[in-house]
Amino acid sequence: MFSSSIFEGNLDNFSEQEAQRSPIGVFDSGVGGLTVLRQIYKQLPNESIIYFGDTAHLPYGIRSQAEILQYVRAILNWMQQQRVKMVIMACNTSSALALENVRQEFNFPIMGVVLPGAKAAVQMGKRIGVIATPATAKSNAYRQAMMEIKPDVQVWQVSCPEFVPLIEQNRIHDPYTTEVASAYLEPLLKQEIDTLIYGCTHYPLLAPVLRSLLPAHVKLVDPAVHVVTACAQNLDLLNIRNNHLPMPTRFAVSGCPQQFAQSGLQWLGYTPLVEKIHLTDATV
Ligand SMILES: N[C@@H](CCC(=O)O)C(=O)O
Repeated sequence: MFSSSIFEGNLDNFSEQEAQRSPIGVFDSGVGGLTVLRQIYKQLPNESIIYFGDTAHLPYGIRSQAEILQYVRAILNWMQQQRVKMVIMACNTSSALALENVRQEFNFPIMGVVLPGAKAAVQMGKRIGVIATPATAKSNAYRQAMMEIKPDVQVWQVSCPEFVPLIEQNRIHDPYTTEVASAYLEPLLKQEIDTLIYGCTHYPLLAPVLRSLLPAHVKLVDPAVHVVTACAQNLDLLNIRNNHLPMPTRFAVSGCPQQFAQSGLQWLGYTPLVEKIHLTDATV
C-alpha cells in the first residue's frame, strides 16, 4: 500500500516489488520530452522508461484544452495498461492544461513540469521571462504558479508558435530560427529579465541559439532538471525506486517511427528503436 497525501495516485494494486521494477511513463507531443528523458538517465539511471511521443497530433501548443485532455487521457490509459508506477508529463502544454483535470482519474502519481520549473525560477530571479507554446502562455500557468510561491515576482510570458515546428523539422541551425528567436526574445529583453524559463520541453534543444541572443547574466531555467529531481524524491517517499538493472527504454509514437528515430539520434546519442501504436481514444 503506497498511499500518500502528496499524490492522488495510490498504486494500491501493485505489490511493493512490482512497483519498484515497473517503468516510469514519460510522454510529450514529440521529441521535446527527450530533454526530460536525458535528465532521467542522469539522475535516475536505474529506472526503466516507456516514452510516448504523440507525433500524430503535434504540435499540442495550438490545440484547444478539450483536444489536449482527450489526447492526454488516451495516453494515460495506455500507460496504465503498461503498468507504469508513475508518469511524468514531459510536456508543458499538457501540464498546464490537463494535469489538474486528469490527476484524480488514475491510480498512479502523475507529475507535471510547470510547478517544479516555477519553484526553481523564483529562487533564481525576480524578473522572470517565460517562453512557451501559445496554449501554455495563454493558460497563465507559470505566472500563477510563481505568483503563488512569491507574490512580488515579475513575470512576462511570450508565446512562440514557430519553435516546435522548427525543432521537429530539425531546423535549429537554420538562420531563420535565430531570426525568429530574436523576435520572440525582444520584449523580454526590453523588460530586462534576469531569468528565462524554457516553458516548453522542446526549447532546451534551442539552447545554443537562445544563449547566443541573451546577455550572459540571464539565467536559464530548464524545468526538466527540476521535475526529475522531484520525481526522485517521490520515488523515495513511496519506496518504489528500482534498485535492479533497468530495462532498455521503450519508445512508441502515434506518427512516423522512422522520423522520430532519426531526430532521436541527435538528442540521445543512439538511434532508438521506435514502435508505432494507435491510441483509438486519441483521434479527434
Ligand atoms: N513539448 C511541448 C509540446 C509542444 C507542442 O507540441 O506544441 C511542451 O512542453 O509544451
